Amino acid sequence: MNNLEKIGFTESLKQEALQYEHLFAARISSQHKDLYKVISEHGELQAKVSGKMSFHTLDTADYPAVGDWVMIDRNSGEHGTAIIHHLLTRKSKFERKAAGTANNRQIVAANIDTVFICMALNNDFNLRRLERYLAIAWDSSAIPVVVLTKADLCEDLERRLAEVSAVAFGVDVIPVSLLTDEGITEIKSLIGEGKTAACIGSSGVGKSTLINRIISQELLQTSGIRSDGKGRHTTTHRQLLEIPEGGVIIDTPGMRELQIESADLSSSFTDIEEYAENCRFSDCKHESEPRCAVKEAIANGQLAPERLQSYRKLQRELAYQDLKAEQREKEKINNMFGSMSALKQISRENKRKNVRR
Ligand SMILES: Nc1nc2c(ncn2[C@@H]2O[C@H](COP(=O)(O)OP(=O)(O)OP(=O)(O)O)[C@@H](O)[C@H]2O)c(=O)[nH]1
Ligand SMILES: [Zn+2]
Repeated sequence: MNNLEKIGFTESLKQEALQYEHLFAARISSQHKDLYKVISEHGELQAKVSGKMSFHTLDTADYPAVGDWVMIDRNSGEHGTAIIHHLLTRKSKFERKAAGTANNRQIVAANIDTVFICMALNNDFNLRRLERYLAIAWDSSAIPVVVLTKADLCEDLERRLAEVSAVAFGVDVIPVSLLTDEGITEIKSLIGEGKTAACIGSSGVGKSTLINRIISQELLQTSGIRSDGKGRHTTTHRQLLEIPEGGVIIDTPGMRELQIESADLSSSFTDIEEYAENCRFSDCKHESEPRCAVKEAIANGQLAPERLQSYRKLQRELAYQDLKAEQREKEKINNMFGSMSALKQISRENKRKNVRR
């Protein structure tokens, strides 16, 4: 395995890269505004998007993000900042709306194979929130794994596990404790050479602690003697971290702030959508319609009523997001046309003046 393969350069990426004859493949390891750091075959170097690529990139989502594979014009850092010319096909992506734009999306991280959805087994435990994170994960094309952190603080793990399995169909669920090391072997078995992982979850659930545990034993030990109680010890600005045993883990601020914006409801609510197929009306809202299969499933105990509630809430939120995007688009158009008619008015007046002169 060469250096790039170790950090996720797959056969299909290699094939795709072949079409760019005099360029080199590299992976984005951090981004700060328009300045990137990339890992090439010969190490890390600075890089910028070429003027031409920037000119042709109309959608913010098509700009490189951490985890992306790109084609650059040089292979080592000795000759200054490298130029990024092309973006290779993404196999998965986490996105959010770009600030100040109507419908533009911004990629927070790309090409993640496994996403650890972290939820703590104390008062952070919230199945409805887990459903949201699952929806985000399904939407990204990365494979979700539920990591139940702080297992040492949980008194009835069995019950929690049953509750989680009921909302996370076919998803691995791993209870983890950074105090007892429970679950760490299982986590490590899911990462490794060529694989890319990432963590999402609320603040304070133990993402940093877990990541540090994955990337280095020593870092965890130093955290033990920290007395500020913050548990923060990432000194590097790199957002794509190499795991000593192979593979990488992505930790960007964007991944940490992920909110429910784009969600794939049908993958995370297959149960409801399956019942809904048997509703009498195809556009059934599962409220007071006759012969509603979803309501029936609730009545005979096959489906938890909270499940329908959170499905509805998510739908409302998504509808609201769409509405907001649509409104902003309309405002933009109005403003544009407003100023355009003003411009026309001015130019008409100017013409008139010219004729008079
Ligand atoms: N009891 C217990 N505490 C833990 C465990 N894992 C992490 N913690 C503690 O939980 C606190 C928060 O951990 P972090 O790793 O900083 O949480 P985070 O998810 O990275 O938080 P943000 O950076 O705010 O997103 C720290 O004080 C950790 O020491 C665990 O397995 N058991
Ligand atoms: Zn119905």
